[in-house]
Amino acid sequence: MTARIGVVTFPGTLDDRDTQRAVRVAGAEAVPLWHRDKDLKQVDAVVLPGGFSYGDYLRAGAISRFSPVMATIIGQAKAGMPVLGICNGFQVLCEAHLLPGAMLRNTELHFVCRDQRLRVETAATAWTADYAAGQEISIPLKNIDGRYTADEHTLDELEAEGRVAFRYATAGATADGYGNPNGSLRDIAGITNAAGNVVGLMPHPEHAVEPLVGTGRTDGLGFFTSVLKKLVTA
Ligand SMILES: NC(=O)CC[C@H](N)C(=O)O
Repeated sequence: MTARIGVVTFPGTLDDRDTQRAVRVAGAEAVPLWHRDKDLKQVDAVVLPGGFSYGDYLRAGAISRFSPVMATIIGQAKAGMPVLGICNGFQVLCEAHLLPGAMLRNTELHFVCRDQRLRVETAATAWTADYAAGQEISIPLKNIDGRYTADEHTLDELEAEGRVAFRYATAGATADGYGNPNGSLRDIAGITNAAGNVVGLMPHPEHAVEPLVGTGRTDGLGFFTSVLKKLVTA
């Protein structure tokens, strides 16, 4: 049976169409979910896409976190359903306390839009199983509130438990796409919860899944194929 992956649209979401497309390219059915839906339409996993949900008023993700759809998603995520938050979706996951930490304004105080190199630090999540730990990928990044922050204790815990899922690749910092684009602590680009089913990151895998689009790289497709394998073997 084809896996059903829910893609949430809040007022102000931008990347729901591209996310639905990425889900289909990977071979699953994309199920649109509206922010007012309490019922998740029997999806097997959920993606919270990027954008400016509810206009990013108060703080990015702060209002969306209280939407009817999130009440159900929070419960399901705690029960083990795979959930991926991309950019604004990552901000929502932090606001919802499904992931620790918070996003501050970028250190340069402006919107950054570029192809970004990052390292996949762990393959032990529902969304990264098709990558190798240490693998470097390049996918688009576009945000203004992307500076990942948490207290030292939380950061140490994330590191010790192998829950830093992605780090900005800084090794070739003079070359295009390398370097920490927003001042995130410890170069963190994304993290996972302890169970590995909830993952959030600032860069956008859904914009890099087809060779004919953008830079022609398909480095983001692995997120969507990873979760399908997980669902089939679950
Ligand atoms: N691309 C996005 O999802 C942007 C996220 C958020 N609104 C920011 O600018 O930080």
